[in-house]
Amino acid sequence: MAQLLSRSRASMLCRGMQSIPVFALARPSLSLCYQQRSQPKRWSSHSPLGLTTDPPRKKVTLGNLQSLYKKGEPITVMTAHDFPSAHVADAAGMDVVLVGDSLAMVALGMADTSEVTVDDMLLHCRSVARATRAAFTVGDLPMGSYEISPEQALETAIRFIKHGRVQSIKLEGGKEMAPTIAKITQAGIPVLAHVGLTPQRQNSLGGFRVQGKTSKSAMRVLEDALAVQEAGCFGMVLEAVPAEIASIITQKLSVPTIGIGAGNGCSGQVLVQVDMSGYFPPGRFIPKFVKQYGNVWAESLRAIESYRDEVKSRQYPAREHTYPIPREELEAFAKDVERL
Ligand SMILES: Nc1nc(=O)c2c([nH]1)NC[C@@H]1CN(c3ccc(C(=O)N[C@@H](CCC(=O)O)C(=O)O)cc3)CN21
Ligand SMILES: CC(C)C(=O)C(=O)O
Ligand SMILES: [Mg+2]
Repeated sequence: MAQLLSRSRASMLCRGMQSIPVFALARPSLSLCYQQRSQPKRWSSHSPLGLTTDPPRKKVTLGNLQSLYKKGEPITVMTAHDFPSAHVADAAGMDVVLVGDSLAMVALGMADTSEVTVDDMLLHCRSVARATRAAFTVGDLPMGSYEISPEQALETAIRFIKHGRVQSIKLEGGKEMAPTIAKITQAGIPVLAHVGLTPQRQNSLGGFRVQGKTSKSAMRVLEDALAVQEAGCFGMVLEAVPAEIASIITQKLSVPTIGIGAGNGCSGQVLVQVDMSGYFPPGRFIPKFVKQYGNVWAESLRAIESYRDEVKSRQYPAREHTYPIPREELEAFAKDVERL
């Protein structure tokens, strides 16, 4: 990887950065992006943050996800709520990027997910869609936008496709949502179902509670899973159920289960990006199922503190961060100022 990076950097210099194979790198790093900041022509015009335009990467399709499932290869899913978080998830090779309504809590600071609106979701979906070159995109229908009738749900789903620019939608619920899932899939919109712990129903579940902890409750989750499969969903999130139950349910199905807090026997996994990357202050509660793979908060804190210190001590901006003016122009200007 290091070798690949340095070879690529060398070729960047040789060719005056005309055709940098950014996405030829397994994991193009952010630092690489920042190094190219002085070459604005490298980036497509539609984004100030710089989404590279070449070489094009193949978009993941439903068919690709199905063949991963058939091969028994785990499907990787990551949430994203804006352009940079989608960009990095896509660059890291996620199969699916989900614009989860968890963004209510992690990006908008709401106490739970019930407050977020369709319009809020659509703004975030569009920003994610712009950055997601390869991963298959899913938009999470927020509470209140699909429960009233299959017609209401289809209308909302169409808005997600048309205005959110995502490729599919997700909605929470089991048996009772089967007619709704059928209605949406029949309109040509792929549906990812979501059973087990359904956070939008936390008030009737008594909070964010593990589901399927008794034989009776586990049977309800299985029945929900079979019903949403029958209704035509292309897969389902299986949230917060005991690992053994999730394994058995997965084996009973012919569509993939995407587990979160459901153990290693699922067909894929999903985590909330800010949780797994550690982009939250120390001491914040995280669910038991989260593995923290990074410490983005600490890195961001360190960077901002360094900036603060360097501004206060006038170390920043240094010479290299300023624009030059020809000496004679400067002298002429100084004279003009004196005359003033
Ligand atoms: N940042 C974030 N990460 C998530 O995974 C997430 C959200 N937000 N918001 C929407 C839902 C809510 N989620 C949650 C939140 C809390 C627990 C939780 O407290 N679980 C307890 C188990 C309680 C029990 O034993 O029943 C735990 O200890 O992990 C679980 C899922 C998952 N989703
Ligand atoms: C955690 C995933 C499955 C989700 O629904 C969300 O992020 O909203
Ligand atoms: Mg959600």
